[in-house]
Amino acid sequence: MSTSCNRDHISHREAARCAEMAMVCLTDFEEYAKEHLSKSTWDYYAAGADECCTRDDNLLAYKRIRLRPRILRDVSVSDTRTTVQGMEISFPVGIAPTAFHCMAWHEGEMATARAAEAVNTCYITSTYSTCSVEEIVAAAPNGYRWFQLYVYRDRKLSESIVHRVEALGYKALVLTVDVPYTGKRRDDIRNQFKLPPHLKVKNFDGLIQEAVGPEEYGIPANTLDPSISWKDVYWLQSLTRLPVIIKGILTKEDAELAVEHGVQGIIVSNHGGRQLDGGPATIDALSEIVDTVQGRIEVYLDGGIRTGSDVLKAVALGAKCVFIGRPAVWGLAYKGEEGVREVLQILNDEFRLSMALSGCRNVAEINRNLIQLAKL
Ligand SMILES: Cc1cc2nc3c(=O)[nH]c(=O)nc-3n(C[C@H](O)[C@H](O)[C@H](O)COP(=O)(O)O)c2cc1C
Ligand SMILES: CCCCCCC(=O)C(=O)O
Repeated sequence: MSTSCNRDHISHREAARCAEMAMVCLTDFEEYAKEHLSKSTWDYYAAGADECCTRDDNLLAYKRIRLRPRILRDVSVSDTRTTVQGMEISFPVGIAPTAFHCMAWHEGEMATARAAEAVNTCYITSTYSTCSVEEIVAAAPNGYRWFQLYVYRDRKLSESIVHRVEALGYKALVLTVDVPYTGKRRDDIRNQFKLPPHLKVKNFDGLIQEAVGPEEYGIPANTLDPSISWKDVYWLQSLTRLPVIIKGILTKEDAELAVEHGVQGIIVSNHGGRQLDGGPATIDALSEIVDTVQGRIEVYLDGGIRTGSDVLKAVALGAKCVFIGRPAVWGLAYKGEEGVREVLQILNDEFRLSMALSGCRNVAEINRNLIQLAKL
């Protein structure tokens, strides 16, 4: 039996077992991925920073929130559709940018993009994808996509990728602002985690000099620019007509600055708890940001979404849409495109059911009244 994720090496018996397994909830995919990926790959995807308090709290915080369901509202017909940046998607869940999908499935980000296209939702491609943006667009030509940007010290590289994705039809740029340096992920250090040598950060293949100096994760270290600041939001806006969305905001002060800098959206995110340990769970940070923004731009959230009722709670607290990171990777590890589709389908089914059980027929009916205020 294969212990790696590469389906080219999977045995017939294992393939049959895989086909028989009924996946019921997202943690079933997590268990499958943990069992089948190599230890260092699993550890990389699962990692949180330091003691993983923030990573774990992202999930636990949902369990502390209670709903106030309404009854007798004729929920015989329900509609989960919503819009993000003016584009309709099938339900308020998209795929967050995560790096290195080819470690989980040989077709990597191409499979992820096809799944998002099939389900009609938004897929945010990572700067660190292991398929190029050209390959991703060719694989899922009708998909709705945003591109996540890490700013390189070599600004020409960042400029060129911005122009490439704009020409390819990406619809927004997501500027990640919480990685001036990589968080301390203990297992990655213990495992000396490296991107396997047959894989590349494909968007920059041949453009970044092969590492002659220090490496991080098997790619040249110190390529990202830790000096980025608010003025770089203007720099980015000057390069593109695309909407700019900032990913990694956790406070009302920074939310206000984001609005003042003319961005079109905020993703409340702590990078899945992989950067600063000790920061808040994203669902706990959401309300102060929504209250500050007052509808001037869209507010999204990622981190710890594992069930349809998590989605319902986040939307009730003001998120226009949420994004899943690790669960999409588990789906990939399970069955590539089909696995990611199943993950999204299960979340959609659970969300629809939670909506109905709390008396909501459509997304517009979900609001803060659904949330029980914490007892003092
Ligand atoms: C394995 C992994 C790789 C990630 N890579 C990126 C990345 O390349 N760019 C980025 O902005 N965020 C990245 N993130 C953070 C995710 O976009 C997202 O914030 C986080 O995964 C959400 O939490 P969840 O995994 O609990 O859903 C990564 C997260 C994980 C788990
Ligand atoms: C050398 C920096 C690698 C960062 C890889 C992608 C990422 O954001 C992550 O959380 O992992």
